[in-house]
Amino acid sequence: MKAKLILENGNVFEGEAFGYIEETVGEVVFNTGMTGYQEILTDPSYYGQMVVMTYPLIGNYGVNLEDIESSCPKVKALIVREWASKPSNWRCEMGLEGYLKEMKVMGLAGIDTRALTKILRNHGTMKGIILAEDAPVEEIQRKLKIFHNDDAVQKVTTKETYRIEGAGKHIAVIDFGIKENILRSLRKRNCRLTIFPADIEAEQILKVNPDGIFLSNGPGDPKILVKTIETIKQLIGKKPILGICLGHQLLALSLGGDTERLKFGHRGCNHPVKDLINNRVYITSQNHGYVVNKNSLPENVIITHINLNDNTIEGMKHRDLPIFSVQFHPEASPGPQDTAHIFDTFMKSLEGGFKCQEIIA
Ligand SMILES: NC(=O)CC[C@H](N)C(=O)O
Repeated sequence: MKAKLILENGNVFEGEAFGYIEETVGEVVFNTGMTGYQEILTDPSYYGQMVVMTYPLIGNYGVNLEDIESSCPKVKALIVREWASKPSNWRCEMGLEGYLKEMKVMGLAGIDTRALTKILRNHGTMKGIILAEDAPVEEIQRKLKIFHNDDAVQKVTTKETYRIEGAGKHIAVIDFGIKENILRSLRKRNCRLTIFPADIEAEQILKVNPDGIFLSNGPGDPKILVKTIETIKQLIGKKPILGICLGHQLLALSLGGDTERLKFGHRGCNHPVKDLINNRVYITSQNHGYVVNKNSLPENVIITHINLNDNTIEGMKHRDLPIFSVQFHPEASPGPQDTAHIFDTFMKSLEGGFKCQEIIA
């Protein structure tokens, strides 16, 4: 069935619908990863977004029931040049189209994803609507206008506090839409986890007396989460803290810094990041549309990492406290595992007697 994507600026892309067919509105973003579509579909940070894959053939290794980052897809739509109808891989359990159908996710194929990506790069991220049937222009404009993603974190956070047992350090995790591989990465390091919903109070976290606090990734604009920023402010100085992506942005806001929207974001598995402390470059996995403003950080916060494509902030740490965070994804999934040591550094910071130098090592 024919379908089209209409962007906020009026550009129209005609293609072929696949997967679940339904009119859908969202923020259109592009991802430059060659693989990892399953992890991307199910990463809760994409909630409310339509993802354009720049790699031209998607779905060739099919879908399995393991490589998921949350229980079901969170994207509004998957936009591709071509999808593979005959997947081949020993782990493949079903094809991409069947999966999208079952999970009720709209797919749009046959799109000139290069041209679309160029538009998004030049114009900046925009909202879009995918329609299988024609509709009056005013109606389309109205639907685009009223779409917002402000309640995204509430939609993807855990409803209840839950625990995952482990013999090692006890970590209080605030779940803003956490990726499974972050939980796996902490479990691999023997952590005992208490996972809290996003709107938890600082007091309730401190009551379980954790060894450290982890602030997760998640969708949307960090500045909307006013209550959370207050909660984190109350936790600063009490326990070691690690933040990843949204967690990093929230930490920066809580420390007195500011965040801003990037023109078109960083999404993919190939983003070069420089560790300014060790003078090393890592290839990182990324998925974010906001960033910590460079000149906003207070004196007691040190920038530890920068993105080599656009020099934006990719990591920071507190000068005196065991608190640090990264904008990229050390848990990968999908992507390179070059920066998995960030989790080990966190474990080290829980040992007490924290000094700035130890974080650097
Ligand atoms: N992966 C994330 O945590 C994304 C953070 C935030 N929602 C952003 O887009 O910048």
